[in-house]
Amino acid sequence: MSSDNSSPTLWKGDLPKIGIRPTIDGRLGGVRESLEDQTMNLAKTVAELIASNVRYPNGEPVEIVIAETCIGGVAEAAACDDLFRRENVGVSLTVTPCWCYGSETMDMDPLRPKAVFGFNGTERPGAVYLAAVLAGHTQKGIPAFGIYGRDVQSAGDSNMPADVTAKILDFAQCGLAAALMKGKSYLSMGGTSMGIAGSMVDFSFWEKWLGMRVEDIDMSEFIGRMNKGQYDASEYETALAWVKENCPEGDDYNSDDTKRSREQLDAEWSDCVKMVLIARDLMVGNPKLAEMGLKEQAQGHQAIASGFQGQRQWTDHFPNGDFMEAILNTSFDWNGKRTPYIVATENDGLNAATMLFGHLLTNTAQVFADLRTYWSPDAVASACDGYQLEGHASDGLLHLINSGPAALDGTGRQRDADGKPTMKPFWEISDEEVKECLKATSWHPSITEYFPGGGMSSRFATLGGMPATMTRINLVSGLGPALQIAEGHTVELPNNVHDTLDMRTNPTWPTTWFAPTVTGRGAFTSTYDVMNRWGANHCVMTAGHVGHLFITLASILRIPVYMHNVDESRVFRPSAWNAFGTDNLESADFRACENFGPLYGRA
Ligand SMILES: C[C@H](O)[C@@H](O)[C@@H](O)C(=O)CO
Ligand SMILES: [Mn+2]
Repeated sequence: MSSDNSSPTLWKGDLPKIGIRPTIDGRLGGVRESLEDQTMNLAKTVAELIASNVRYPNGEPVEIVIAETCIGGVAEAAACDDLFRRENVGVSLTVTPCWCYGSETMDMDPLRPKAVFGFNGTERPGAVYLAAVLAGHTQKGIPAFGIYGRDVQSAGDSNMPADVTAKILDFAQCGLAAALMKGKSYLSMGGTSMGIAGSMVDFSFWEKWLGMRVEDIDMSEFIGRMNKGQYDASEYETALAWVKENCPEGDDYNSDDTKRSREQLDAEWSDCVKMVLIARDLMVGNPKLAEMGLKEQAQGHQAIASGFQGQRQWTDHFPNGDFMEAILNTSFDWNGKRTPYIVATENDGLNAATMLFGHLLTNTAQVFADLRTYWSPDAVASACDGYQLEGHASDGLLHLINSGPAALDGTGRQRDADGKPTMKPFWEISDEEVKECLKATSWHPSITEYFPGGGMSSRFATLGGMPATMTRINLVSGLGPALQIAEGHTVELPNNVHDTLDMRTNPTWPTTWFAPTVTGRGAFTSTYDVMNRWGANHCVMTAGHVGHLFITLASILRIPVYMHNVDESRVFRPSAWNAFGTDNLESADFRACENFGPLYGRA
């Protein structure tokens, strides 16, 4: 497998780094000198911890920059700021074991996500500085996360307690996600699909909350490039051969009247493959196009996420985007294992943004789905000869299914360290697991009545027992974006039960049976309540119980979170959020986000 193809060009070159700021008591003549080594060593320990755990989407360890000196006052704070700007530092973590002068040492850049780690000792009061500087951050409207250990450590103890380690790594991952999206694009391919609100792309959301830009193109660009052969013809041959070998075609579920000819289906396969190349080139560019004299097209649109309208102006006449979306979202293709591209179907930019969050927080592929049906235990029993849902599914199931953009990783054929189904970063996926994901997926002629232009749609059933998190960003008039999160598990049904339920929908599409974790309270009173309160027709499924990471990232961007089932002990937000109420955190979050406003300026 060629490593050169392993990640989009956007994830090469100068990626944002994480900066460490060791702050120190500035009093020379004894105090500062006695703390220099300990403070700089603490910075090095934290840097090592982050570098060995946090990776860029291309699999490389995140780069860390430590300030050249400890920061005892404003001159050294300014020198550190200069260094951070030169080095493209996008996330800042201040560390100290001692008292320092609060506002004189603090990081004043309002856009860099920031945290302060105050070592919990008592010989020197790191936690007192932490409290002082966090008060400054709150008072000045530059929110920062506060980190200090539960248990007091002795002055020379260089061990990092587990609670501190977890908070530092969660903050680093979430801060990096925000820094990585800043300045990149969402590529809107087409317009609004079938009146779906999520695909009425809202520029202000992308610009003000995510720091991104929207690039807009018409789908006629696809047909133009196909007709003129504006794609890498040799890659196209390789891709088509790989598809013939690895993407088995399954039953045609169309009626005899609506079945398309073999010749027609073969032509659709060719177009489907060309669409993958073209969409990818549109997103991130391709130096091969420059060699063909297409220098402008070679540049791409700097897109780390995109959406394809498809229905209906495209799909009425041309093959649908299912194959294109599925393969681009997957962690591998004919070029081998690689970073997934994030592509939403129906140009649902809000789901694309949610997928982008999931991807940048975990480095894994994402499943995009319609939230199609709530199946109550009684409804399943009556549809399936009395079959009783059990285990995680005992309160009922949500049927996640949609054309297109569920990554093949969503088959659940990758395994975590305990052997449970999961979706992994591409560099952890084995060749065997790639084969298993492909084997578990069949491709079917799309339903002609829905897609007169044809196309090939993927079908699989996700293996059960995968801890997973379902999410969605919605736009609310007068409020802005708001995020919802439901952690739960995938469920595997006996074959006959699955078939009965699946055949009642659209059997040419991939299915995940998802059981949210119910808590008996609020929106999580029951599985029915989760479905009933979901804000849109679409959702994203990310592997793992990672709702806490979504919450932390959302707070960095000032996106409030409603209806989540993440335990309070895992909720980590900037210290300033406490000032908006500590009894009802969900409601306090709304006030804090409203007060500070979107990270990149008022809408
Ligand atoms: C084929 C249909 O138009 C589906 O694409 C439609 O139900 C949706 O996916 C709506 O989100
Ligand atoms: Mn849909």
